[in-house]
Amino acid sequence: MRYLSTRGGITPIPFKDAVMMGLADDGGLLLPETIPTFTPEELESWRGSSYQDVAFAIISRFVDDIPAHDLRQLIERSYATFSHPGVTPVVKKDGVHILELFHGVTLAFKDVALQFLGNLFEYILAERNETMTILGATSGDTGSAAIHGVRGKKGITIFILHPEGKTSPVQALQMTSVLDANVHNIAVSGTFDDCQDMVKSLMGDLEFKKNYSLGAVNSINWARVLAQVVYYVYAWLKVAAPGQKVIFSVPTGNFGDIFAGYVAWQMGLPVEKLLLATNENNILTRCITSGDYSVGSVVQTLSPSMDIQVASNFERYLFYLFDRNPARVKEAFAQLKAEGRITFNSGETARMQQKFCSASVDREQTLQTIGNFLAETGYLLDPHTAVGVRAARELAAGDTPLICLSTAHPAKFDEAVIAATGKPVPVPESIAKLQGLPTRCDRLPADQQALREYIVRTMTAS
Ligand SMILES: Cc1ncc(COP(=O)(O)O)c(C=O)c1O
Ligand SMILES: N[C@@H](CCOP(=O)(O)O)C(=O)O
Repeated sequence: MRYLSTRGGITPIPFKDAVMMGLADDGGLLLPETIPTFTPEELESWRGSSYQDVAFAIISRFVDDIPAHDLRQLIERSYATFSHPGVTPVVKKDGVHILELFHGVTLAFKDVALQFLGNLFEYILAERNETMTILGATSGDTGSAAIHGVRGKKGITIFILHPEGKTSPVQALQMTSVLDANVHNIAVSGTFDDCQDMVKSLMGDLEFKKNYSLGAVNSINWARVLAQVVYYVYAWLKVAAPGQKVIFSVPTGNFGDIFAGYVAWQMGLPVEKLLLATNENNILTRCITSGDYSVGSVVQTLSPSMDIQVASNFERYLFYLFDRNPARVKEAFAQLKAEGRITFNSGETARMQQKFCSASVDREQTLQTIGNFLAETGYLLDPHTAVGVRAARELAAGDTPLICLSTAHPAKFDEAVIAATGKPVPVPESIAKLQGLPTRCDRLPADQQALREYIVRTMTAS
């Protein structure tokens, strides 16, 4: 299996090189040359399998340069850190299947992929006798999951940028209370989009990328998306009858999670629709419902991890929407840069609507959903999950089983949850013990040159 770029500018490379390249060297995103498929019989044969077995069955189809035994070990080690034996269990509440993705070390769905990616990096670096410098942007969850995914691993230095004051206090603490010498948190005076731009543009400087062996932990890294494909298949196996289609409702920011659902569908998973739920940062909802992809300003909401305008992985989907034509992808991103929007023709918009439906959920609706769901079912939703549940209430009528992805534990967003319920949130031990810990974090303006100088200074001093 080899990997190509959405922008057509690289010679296809094997999986391990794709993991290390992160952002494609031509500025695009890496994708497998073909998406492998499974038959309905193969899918049925995985029923009752453990999460780890399903993970191996899926991931091994995309990886042919790691021996099966080693890949199995990487998977076993990654999911041994989860507190639930089912890794990503599904619970049914009020007719809704909630796919709980928050049983990892930092209590958000990012752990599912970042535990795996951390181990994968360690494996590849040891094999090649190399070191690397990870550069990542976070609106709150990727950062802590990445830091905990690579913590204690040899030969890795990590720089994580977050928008200053715009994550939840728990998210900030999960990152900045890690004082290991190779972990560098940077609070940027700007938005998540500024952080993501700084990361992408610095990675686009190929000389700098090479000199510092820069690697990516964001979902621009294909391995992130790949690991997330697994839980769509696993959840389907728990919920659906043979051949039965389901709807997945996915609270969306950077389009990585829902793109993993799209890949699962292309592989052969019976899916009726992917329901893309946004908060007030609703550029993707506007795009899917009316073809209007025009970038606005990032708005602060109750679901801060989704306070994103320009979603990285949308480019991966556009590659398929544009019939795998890199020239059309390049044209779209040139237009985005020049005009702050991408124009879709009516045929393209109609094709998006065959796969996706979408709704945007505001602050009041998020609060109501958390409050009502608790009152009706006794189950506490975090604000991101509430956005997905509320959007599904609006769009997913009928008998098709509905699976809502629960992307974070409510205790990470206690202010929003208390505002919705008027009750304190039960605090897991891993969060309680963060209170009062010393923290370390530097500040930078939203400026690529400032980041470059910071990295050079830090790496020279270490
Ligand atoms: C808790 C939570 N929910 C949902 C999302 C959206 O996921 P994605 O960016 O993959 O669309 C994020 C982060 O992006 C998140 O941290
Ligand atoms: N919500 C994310 C934003 C970055 O998304 P990623 O999936 O591309 O890493 C976060 O929590 O940082």
